[in-house]
This record gives sequence, C-alpha cells and structure tokens, in this order.
Amino acid sequence: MSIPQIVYKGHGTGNDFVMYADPDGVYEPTEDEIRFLDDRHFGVGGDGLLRLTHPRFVADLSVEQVADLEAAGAEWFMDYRNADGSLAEMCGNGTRATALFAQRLGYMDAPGGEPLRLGTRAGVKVLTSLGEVPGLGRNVFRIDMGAWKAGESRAFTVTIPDHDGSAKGTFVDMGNPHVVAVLEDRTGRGLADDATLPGVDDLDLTRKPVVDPVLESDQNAEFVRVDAIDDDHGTGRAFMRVNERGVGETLSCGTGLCATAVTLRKLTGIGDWTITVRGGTLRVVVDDAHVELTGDAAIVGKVELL
Ligand SMILES: N[C@@H](CCC[C@H](N)C(=O)O)C(=O)O
Repeated sequence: MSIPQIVYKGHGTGNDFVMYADPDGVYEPTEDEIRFLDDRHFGVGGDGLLRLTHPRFVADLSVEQVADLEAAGAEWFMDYRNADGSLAEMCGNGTRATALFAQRLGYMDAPGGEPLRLGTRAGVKVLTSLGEVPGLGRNVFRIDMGAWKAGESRAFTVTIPDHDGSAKGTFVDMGNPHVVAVLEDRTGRGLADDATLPGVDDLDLTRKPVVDPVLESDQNAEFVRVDAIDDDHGTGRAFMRVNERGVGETLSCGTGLCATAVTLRKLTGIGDWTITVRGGTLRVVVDDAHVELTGDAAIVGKVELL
C-alpha cells in the first residue's frame, strides 16, 4: 500500500475528495489506489484525490518546477488526481478543501491570518481564509487563480451523445483545459442564439460531451445559463453544469466556474459573476490579468481503511 490507513473526506461546494496529508512524502498513490479510494461503491468515494505534501515529494515535478514553487513561497503542494487516476494540472475547489485541511492540521493560519501560498501543477495559488461569508458558506476561501488564457469566442462546436442540437463553445485555459458553451440567456442579449441543445437543466451529463475540433488534452465542458446582468453595478448571475475530464458530471468545478466567468466577460464585458452550480453558489471576479474565485469548503469525516 502506498496510501495511509487514515484518510479524510471533504468537498468544495459538493465537488468531493478523498484527502490525506503526507508531510514526509511517503504516500505517492498509484492509479489503482486512486480509483479504489474514489470508487463510490467499493471505496470511500470522491471526484478526486487530494494529497497535501511538499513540492519536493511530488514525483512528476522536475527539479526546476520544485525550485520555482519553493522560490515563490509554496511550502505546501496540492497533489490532485481525478477519480479515474489521471493527473490534472489544477483543481479550484480542491485548493479550498486543501486549505481548510491545512488549517485544521495547523499548517495554515485561521481567518484574518496570513494567506496560504499553495503549490499546484499550474503554479502557486494564494488562498485567503475568510471564515463565514453570508450567501457563500462557513469556511470560505478566496483564491487568486492567477492568469487566464482564452481562445476565440465560440470557436468550438459542442454536442452531447443522444441529445439533439449543438452549441458553440469557447476554449479557456485555467491551467487545465475547458470549453464553455452558453445554452440559455434570460437577459435578452442573444448570448445563446447559436445554441440548439436542450436547456442546462435538461442535459444528461453522464454522457461525455464531444467538442469539435478535438482537443488533444481532452477537456472539461461547461454548460451555462445566464440569469441576470446588472449593468449599473457591473455584476451578473448565471447557472452552470459541468462534465469533468477524468471524472464525469460533478456538482461543482472551481476552474470551470472561472472559465465560465472568463467566457461571459468576453461576451458581455461584465467581470463580476455570482454563479450557482448544483453544489452551491460561488463568486468569480475576472479582470484582464487574473481571476479570483471565492467559495466554501468542508471536511466531513475521517475514515480508517481496513
Ligand atoms: N474539479 C476541479 C477540476 C479537476 C480537474 C479536472 N477534472 C481536469 O482534469 O482538468 C475544479 O474544481 O477545478
């Protein structure tokens, strides 16, 4: 076994993870172990695995990457794996769950203290602990997600097996790859005029969406309904569902929420979005240089593996 006997279960707005701390770098999991831990019937169950360790103990990082992370002040690293055992560069909800876990273990300050500089495969993410925030939750963290990159708006055609219609998708790189399709627009701005897929609530996202042209990296695919825009305050509200690479449908995806806000900003000019997913509500603020994601996290249990 290369996993510890005690693991924890946590989530970020319903995007759930099996988690463990590995401060001595002795528990690098195998793909089979990840699939077992995340199996909802035969294991503990989760969308992914989070190992909290130090950058120098992550086998796939180069010496240069470890040096860069340490030079940028990242003592701790979020080693994230999808439920199918694959590596992913980044997990937005995972950073919040990891920060709460670090706080409970005494590796991060309580709300009001120093932010955590958390290493990830997509660079250092800075997490600020806010405590309780009305409308968002009891253990809320704000993450500076860093720079975003987006492709040309609506350059991809998105379909879903056994669904009529299609939609146009926009590629967004949040460290990991996303294609975002706006399917419904309740603001009357015609943001979804090119979409003929069913409404966001009516999709079967157990079916993996297909994007054309095909992306070699594979992708996470987000489907969005724009609910309201307040031009006077520069804010908007939307609803989103997601099918994640290496997982399937999840109740929330932090990087997907950021990719959604980046896409909506490109389409509307509005950069401050409150987005509801099946697992909760989060706030995403985008400017030219970076994205900030604010949302809740929870640790719900401790499991002894037998
Ligand atoms: N749930 C995550 C994203 C996890 C990685 C993703 N499935 C991928 O393969 O890129 C999030 O909250 O961002």
